[in-house]
Amino acid sequence: MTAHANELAVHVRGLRKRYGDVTAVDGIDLGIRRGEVFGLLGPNGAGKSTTVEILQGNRSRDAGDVSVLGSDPSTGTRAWRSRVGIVWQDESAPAELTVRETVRHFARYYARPRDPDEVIGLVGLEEKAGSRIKALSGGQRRRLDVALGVIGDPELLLLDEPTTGFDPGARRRFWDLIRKLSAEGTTILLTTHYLEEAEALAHRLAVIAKGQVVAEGEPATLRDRYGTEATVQWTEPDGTQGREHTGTPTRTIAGLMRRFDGEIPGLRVSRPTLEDVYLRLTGQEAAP
Ligand SMILES: Nc1ncnc2c1ncn2[C@@H]1O[C@H](COP(=O)(O)OP(=O)(O)OP(=O)(O)O)[C@@H](O)[C@H]1O
Repeated sequence: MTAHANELAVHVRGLRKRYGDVTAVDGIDLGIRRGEVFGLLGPNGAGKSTTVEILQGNRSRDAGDVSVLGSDPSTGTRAWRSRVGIVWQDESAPAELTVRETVRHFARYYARPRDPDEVIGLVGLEEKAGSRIKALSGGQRRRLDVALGVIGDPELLLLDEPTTGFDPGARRRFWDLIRKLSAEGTTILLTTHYLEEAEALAHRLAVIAKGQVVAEGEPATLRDRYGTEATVQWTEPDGTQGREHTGTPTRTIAGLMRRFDGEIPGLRVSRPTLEDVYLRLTGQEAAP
């Protein structure tokens, strides 16, 4: 690793991980800048969780260089761990404790924790502060998990599919939380299946498929770079649908105007959305 690597909150080069015959991560490079929200976007089984677990120091790797806040996670010290906020997906908190008791309990693990009641408010669980964990809904449970991830006031927050199981309102509130934490200077890596979530939150994102990064950049740049082709559609005189994917739609339309001698029936010109680009990049392209 070069000195430059330490300027990045996360720096990954050539990361590989196999589980028996399955190659989960197949040579991933990532650079996450301090202070940014970085989205790792990909379909089921793309290798997102494996990557995040390696960054957390919870999974070994087969090859590659990994630096998280300047340390190799596989040899991360307790002091390093306290700077990295991890949101666990398992049900590790004791079910009989209340939300407030749990957050206070986890705060004791850190030298300089955030105020537990402030964190409960931050994740929107004020009304449930006195409720036992076993009485929480799935979405409320996930918000508690996020509270436990941020109670230590981490420099870097690693979130693996944080909003899975949230209703739309809870998802919006969670987005506000991420923006708030980001505005306070926390670097955030989040994995998601939801393109709209990555687009709404991430300053930059990497799309991964089959263990490889297939695109990386700002959401708008990705759309422009990979979504240059337009689709021109029209109705033929016999009523059938004409369609052409083209990088030069104006020329296509000019040709149609000549053919129809004026007005083109049923003319539609559409540019790919970021979703179209994402589906194409991850090999899940919808049928036209
Ligand atoms: N502990 C494990 N043992 C064996 N294979 C595993 C294990 N964990 C993951 N895999 C396999 O590795 C590949 C990548 O899985 P991973 O969980 O990292 O993907 P993901 O992008 O997080 O998927 P999802 O969105 O479904 O959570 C998959 O093919 C998965 O079946």
